[in-house]
Amino acid sequence: MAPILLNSMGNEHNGYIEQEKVYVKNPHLDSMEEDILYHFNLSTKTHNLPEMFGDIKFVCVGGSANRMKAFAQFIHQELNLQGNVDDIRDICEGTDRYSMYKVGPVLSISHGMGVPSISIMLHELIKLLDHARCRDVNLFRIGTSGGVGLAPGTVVITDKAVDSFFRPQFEQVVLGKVIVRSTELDEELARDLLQCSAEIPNLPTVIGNTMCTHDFYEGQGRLDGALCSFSTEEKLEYLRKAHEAGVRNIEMESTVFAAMCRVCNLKAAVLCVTLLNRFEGDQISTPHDVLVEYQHRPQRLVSHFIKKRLGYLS
Ligand SMILES: O=P(O)(O)O[C@@H]1C[C@H](O)[C@@H](CO)O1
Ligand SMILES: O=c1cc[nH]c(=O)[nH]1
Repeated sequence: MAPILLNSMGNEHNGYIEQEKVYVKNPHLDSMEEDILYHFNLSTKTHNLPEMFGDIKFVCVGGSANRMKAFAQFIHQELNLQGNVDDIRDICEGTDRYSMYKVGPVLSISHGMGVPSISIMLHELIKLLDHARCRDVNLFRIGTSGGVGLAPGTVVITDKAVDSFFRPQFEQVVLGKVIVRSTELDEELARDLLQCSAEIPNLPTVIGNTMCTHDFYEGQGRLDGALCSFSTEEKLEYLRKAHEAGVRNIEMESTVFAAMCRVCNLKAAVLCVTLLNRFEGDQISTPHDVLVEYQHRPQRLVSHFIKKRLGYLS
């Protein structure tokens, strides 16, 4: 098999991958007798991972454990699977770090808030997919975000995940050096999702850049945190610059999600609904039932995509 050039910024151990060797990029793993996925409470010795997870084709991740349980129950109904939705159990119940639910070929996992939390989850998820010998898996982050110039309730499918300087890259400090990885996502997947959104009534959706920050308050230019070091005008100027750079929403995980999936050759997409328009305020004051409906929108979109891929819809 001819090697292909790795689609990222060249920080991998040799810069090349074998096309069929998915997904992990770590030569040290080959010599380990057992791999303990500590935060999932799973291990290659105590669990038959190929039997448990070998048929997975779609992985959906999001911050909240309750949301990802609700998504698992929703997809169970959407795919008309046998059994009672109330019997879907948390595979990671031996740990309270993450929650994981398997529904047919769909895995639903919570990742907590922020880059470090999702990054740990992704390391273990990507190893899990590899140990289980999964192939052709699509990954989706279905989350919430602050909109930049969009009506609340709009779903943003991420074109490029950008950092707080609007750069399409993710920086990770490794052994005291900064490693920079590209955060470009799969264009075809984003286009397919946009097409799906057009087939669903009342699902306003756009493709745009998503800014990933390391904080919800000052880091996202909010004036309502415990600390604030800037004026209202400075905040609005920053949001205007973000909008000019193509940013349509702000959240806290997309850059590392995009970077890790890209290095590991996993097709991935980020779909986050906007809870508010940040040009109009900082506080999330929308009624609870409206927020719940908003959070369901990326789930409806991914469910439609999955059903189409599985041949449930023409
Ligand atoms: O997946 P969720 O909705 O948790 O993602 C966003 C980004 C942060 O994790 C969190 C902040 O409220 O929401
Ligand atoms: O404004 C928002 C809303 C949800 N999540 C974020 O990270 N920011």
